Amino acid sequence: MTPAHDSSAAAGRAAELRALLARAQHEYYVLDRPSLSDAEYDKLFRELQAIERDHPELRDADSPTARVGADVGDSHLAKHTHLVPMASLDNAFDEAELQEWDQRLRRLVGDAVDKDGYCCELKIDGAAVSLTYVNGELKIGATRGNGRVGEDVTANLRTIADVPRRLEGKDWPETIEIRGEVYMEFDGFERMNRERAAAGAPVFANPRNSAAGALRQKDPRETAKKPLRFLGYAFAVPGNPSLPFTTQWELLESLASWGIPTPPHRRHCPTLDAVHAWAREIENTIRPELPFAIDGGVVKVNRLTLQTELGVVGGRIPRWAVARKFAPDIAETKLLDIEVQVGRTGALTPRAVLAPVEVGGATITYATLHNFDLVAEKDLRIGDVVQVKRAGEVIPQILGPVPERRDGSERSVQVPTHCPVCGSAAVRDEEEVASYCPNLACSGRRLEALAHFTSRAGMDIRGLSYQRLEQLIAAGLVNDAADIYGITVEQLVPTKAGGGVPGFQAKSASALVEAIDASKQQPLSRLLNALGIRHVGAESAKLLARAFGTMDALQGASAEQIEALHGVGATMAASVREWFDAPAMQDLVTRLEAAGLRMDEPQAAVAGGVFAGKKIVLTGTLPTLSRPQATELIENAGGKVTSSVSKATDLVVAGDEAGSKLDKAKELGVEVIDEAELLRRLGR
Ligand SMILES: NC(=O)c1ccc[n+]([C@@H]2O[C@H](COP(=O)([O-])OP(=O)(O)OC[C@H]3O[C@@H](n4cnc5c(N)ncnc54)[C@H](O)[C@@H]3O)[C@@H](O)[C@H]2O)c1
Ligand SMILES: [Zn+2]
Repeated sequence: MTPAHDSSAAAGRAAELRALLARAQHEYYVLDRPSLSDAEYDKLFRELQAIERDHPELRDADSPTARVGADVGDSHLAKHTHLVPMASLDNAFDEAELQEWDQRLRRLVGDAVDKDGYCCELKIDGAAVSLTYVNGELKIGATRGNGRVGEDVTANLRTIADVPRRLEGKDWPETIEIRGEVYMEFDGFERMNRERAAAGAPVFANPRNSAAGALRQKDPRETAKKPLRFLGYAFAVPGNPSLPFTTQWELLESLASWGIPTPPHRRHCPTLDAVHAWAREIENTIRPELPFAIDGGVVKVNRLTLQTELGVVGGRIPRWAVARKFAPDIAETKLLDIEVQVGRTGALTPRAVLAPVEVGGATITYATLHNFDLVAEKDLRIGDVVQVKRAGEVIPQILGPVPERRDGSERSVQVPTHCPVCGSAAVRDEEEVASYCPNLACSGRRLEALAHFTSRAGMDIRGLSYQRLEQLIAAGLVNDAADIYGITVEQLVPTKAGGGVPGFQAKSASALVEAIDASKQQPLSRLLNALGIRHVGAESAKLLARAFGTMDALQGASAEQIEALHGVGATMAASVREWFDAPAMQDLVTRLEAAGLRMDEPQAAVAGGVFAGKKIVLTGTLPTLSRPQATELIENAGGKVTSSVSKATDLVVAGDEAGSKLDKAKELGVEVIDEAELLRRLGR
């Protein structure tokens, strides 16, 4: 991996790397404005480590590889000397490196590790702090600094709700330094950056740097405005007195019992294989869903006496713990252009075109931007280096620009004045912070609108995927929703004469025609949602369908009558009216009715359903039902699905990884059932 160096070349490269790394550390730890990505930094760091390993004569106590963090000598904050130094962590970038770490420690302590195994925790990507509690009271909070001396940020830490002023319980040592991470959730970070951009202040590149910056403010009132969070994962007690527990796992449980929030998704793993499995699960399934950034997991020898025995190398790196780093799910790349797309309701939305970049195991060339206000709020300019985040299967998102990388050639982005497809003058919709194409018959909307029409939340026509719809449009078979109901098997199956649609066979064609036919029975609420009327989503479609009962009644209602419904505003009422008033849409409704679609809402089932009048909360992942499916089943049985648990809640349906809602339900004595019981009560 590292090029072989002869001694003088090695010395030259080492000096070069030290200068680069020292600058990067200063930018990262002191200025909170890195100009390298973490991956670039880690690569240079490892190169220097390799040179120093191969050339012992070049080792130097001042090398960036021998330091923890950065000195705080010229900080504007008061200094604080930690009672017990704060360490860094060694990295394992894959399973083989984790295995090597395990073998190293086994050479020292043998199989003693097997007795209590490993404690695996999320590695929260924030800023490390130490909280000193004396007699249970928070006395001092400090940053890690260079590991020995940090900055006193007590007043700032007191503004963070997660940091208790007083420890709960009583079995804590008299003086204790609790270690943890101050971090920012993605939501809070984006909100804060939007506000900064609006106020003309420079935006932060990522949640880690914003958290570190916010923590180190001179004025605690500034810190208080930032959405900072805290998680604790370790503590140190001066003098190493004996503790009432023996493992890292119990240590975390004690922290939690003292009121310190601790990292979720931790696991006690008896073997290294179990550790590998945990890391894979975190990287592939947990990380994409987490509300905050992690850069890996931390694997710790569970038994505390073994931790002490293994000790710390060079005052910097504990032998008993290692950071199992993941491939980054955030990457930097260039924003090449911003394209305008026409959505199904005519909304003109920006789409970022990126220089291809590999992130989270896939190559990314596009990212969503939601609306043009967001582009302005994030202060994105064409030509910017941007940070992109890819979470699982969702469309990649742009976290923000890296303003340090600007060279002045970047161009700001213009809000479109016309629809790029039909040329209509764009109309601004204040409520939706979007511009849109007002032409209801705009062909730019067609594909998206049809895909929405046939989707699961709409008419739910199996087999009419996006690609299929594109083909049907191209074959001239479908121009609008009503055309779908005229499709025949003969039109679909390719003929020698060149007719039909590629890929269809007699069997798949009749399956599709059957699915189309079956969808005619969907209730009015589904149809209304499927039609994609601006401002009418699945919920409002249900409201309208239940209130008016039939398409005719709704079509004949005045804006005032529609607005009189509870839960419908003037904007939605006007939009519904406008839609039904457009001759093209009247024609569409007539043709859909002629095609035999059911145009009313079944009412009876709802009032007499098994859950009539019940408030029900869903939490966790259910084994077979998706959230929308479970919600629909409950609503069809007369129940109402609400988002938070309170005394008014009648029932909680809990699945895997159910979190605080389940705790709350238990606390309030609300009945909790699982999916199987839900289905049983529904008679399914
Ligand atoms: N981009 C740059 O220019 C630049 C510069 C310097 C450092 N860095 C980044 O910082 C890293 C090195 O920093 P470091 O020395 O702080 O090491 P580290 O971040 O790799 O690991 C040590 C830190 O992990 C944190 N941590 C989070 N969760 C933890 C848990 N559950 N248990 C224990 N510790 C936990 C602690 O704060 C601890 O100090 C580099 O690998 C790089 O990613 C980047
Ligand atoms: Zn248009």
